[in-house]
Amino acid sequence: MSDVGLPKGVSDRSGENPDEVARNLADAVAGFLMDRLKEAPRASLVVSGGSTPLPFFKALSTRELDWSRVDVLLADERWVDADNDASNTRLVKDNLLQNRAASARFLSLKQSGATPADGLDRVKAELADLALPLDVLILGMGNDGHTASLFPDAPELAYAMDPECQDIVAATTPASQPQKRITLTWPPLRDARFTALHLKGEDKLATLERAISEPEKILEMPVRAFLKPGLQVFWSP
Ligand SMILES: O=C1O[C@H](COP(=O)(O)O)[C@@H](O)[C@H](O)[C@H]1O
Repeated sequence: MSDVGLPKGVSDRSGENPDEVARNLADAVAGFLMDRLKEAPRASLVVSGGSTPLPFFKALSTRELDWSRVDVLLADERWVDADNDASNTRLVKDNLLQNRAASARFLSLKQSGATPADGLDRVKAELADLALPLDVLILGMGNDGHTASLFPDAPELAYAMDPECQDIVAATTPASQPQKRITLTWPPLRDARFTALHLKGEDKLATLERAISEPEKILEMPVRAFLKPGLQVFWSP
């Protein structure tokens, strides 16, 4: 990872062992949440779906914390029912909201409605009492440079990435994806107090290098927007 040349202010928390990197991320997240809970009645934890977070979820679920005061939500979701294999909600419920973390409150980005656009108002209502700025945000990344469900080929991307966007969530319909998506928009993601990018695999490292090489073309690789001071990158092979 040291060869990648991360932008100034981005820290490298990478390691050779994926489970150890996931445990280190769990420790960092649990520590941050614990500190927040000393100052605030509740803390928020925003996680991503996909395959990468599994060992992180399992590790974090065992950390000692007043989980009953933690609001857990996803950065993005596929518009599928919670029993669908592609559901990020299912992944979180089965792997993170277990053990000590079972008492956390889960706020679901998947509500009723045939499409995410149909269900948008219900999702906003679900998130209505979520305190902003968000406390902890864990992002993943696809090899097309998407993060959350901010896909380069989503017609709604410019709207969802608008720094002045007034909505906390947006429906996205990337042509490359089999399911319609719902995602947090750039302003709440941008303002999170602690942000980590969790990556696994040499392909992800090559994608990250590509993202770093042309930082200004954000709509071509939305992950570029997050490569800013304060970000912590947890990469492993
Ligand atoms: O579709 C998605 O993909 C990314 C990356 O997933 P991974 O399987 O390569 O870990 C993920 O961050 C995002 O939340 C998810 O919806």
